[in-house]
Amino acid sequence: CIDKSIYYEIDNEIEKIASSINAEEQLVHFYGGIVRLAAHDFMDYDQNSDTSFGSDGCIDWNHEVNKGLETIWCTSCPLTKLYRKKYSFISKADFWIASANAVIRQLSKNQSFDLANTFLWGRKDATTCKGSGNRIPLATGTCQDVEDTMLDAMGLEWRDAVALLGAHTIGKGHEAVRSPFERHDGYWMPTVADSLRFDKQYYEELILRTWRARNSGTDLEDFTASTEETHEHPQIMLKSDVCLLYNSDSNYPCCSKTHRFRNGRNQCDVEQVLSKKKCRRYSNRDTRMQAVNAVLEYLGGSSPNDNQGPFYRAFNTAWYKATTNGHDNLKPLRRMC
Ligand code: HEM
Repeated sequence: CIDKSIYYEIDNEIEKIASSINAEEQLVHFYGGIVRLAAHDFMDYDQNSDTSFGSDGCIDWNHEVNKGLETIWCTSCPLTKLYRKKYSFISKADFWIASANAVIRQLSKNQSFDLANTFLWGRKDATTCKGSGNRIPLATGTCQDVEDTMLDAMGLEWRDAVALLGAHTIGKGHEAVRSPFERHDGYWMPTVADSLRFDKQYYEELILRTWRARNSGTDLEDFTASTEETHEHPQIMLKSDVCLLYNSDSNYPCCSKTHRFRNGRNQCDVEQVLSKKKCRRYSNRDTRMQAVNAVLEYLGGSSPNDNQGPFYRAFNTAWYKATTNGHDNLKPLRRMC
């Protein structure tokens, strides 16, 4: 049984661990990694398969899509230790979602975005989930992969997919260190502080910056922007982020805004000349205009504004669908267990 006091106690414990982390980059990864862990648990749901998976505390740890999560959930990881010490009476699946909810609340505007009202518990953990990693889009995935996973398999709408990917407003990608898999180095946000705020900035970055293809032709294809701000890492968007606004799958490598200059040089022409390859727009008849319209909606009005409402409401709906997929008989938080 999970009641409100247990739910908020978990929130409190996560805050305590976070406050013991001094290095900002590590804090970004601690917070971001928890949300990514819960997401990778639910992104393997396939409504069209006999083995449907979904949030079940099971992740394919050897699959490259999950690389990095072993530093969030491991024998010596603070989150795992917390679970083993105090919360192993609930399922890992429930615990990962409650922990992700805690992160989202703590990093939200005025710490006010509370997902407790839509939190349900009672998921059972699976001991194996063979093949689950193959259901999650790769780091170089396209909009077709987002569509296959989030719309066709998970049964979500484009507006849900766009809301969920807005979680890239926190956290970062990591360079490969002693890993057999190459990784995408960089932050989605221009500053480390921005990467510790769960807000609609992801959509603002998507629309305002000049995104140019990077690493094209390699296993690390993505986009980057020239950002003159604080962190030492590049600012990034994945192909599956940029394609929510531009039809970038259709003419990758491309650049989102081809008439912008910095220090006399076209911002598209840094690693390769892309100033003549503008990323295409979707036609009005394209179903992916639903994604574009969602991006515009979550901006919350004309810029600049601090209206987080449209994003938070859409995220709440999408998160609820994603975390409950494949389950019936889940229960809301009790007042007292
Ligand atoms: C098309 C689907 C997705 C793709 C291709 C994708 C890809 C990635 C990649 C490559 C990273 C960097 C990992 C690393 O190097 O450590 C990452 C990080 C992250 N992802 Fe996603 N992701 C997807 C969906 C989601 C969803 C649905 C959520 C949550 C709702 C999410 C939340 C995060 C967070 C918070 C991080 C930062 C992790 C950290 O700081 O360690 N992602 N994602």
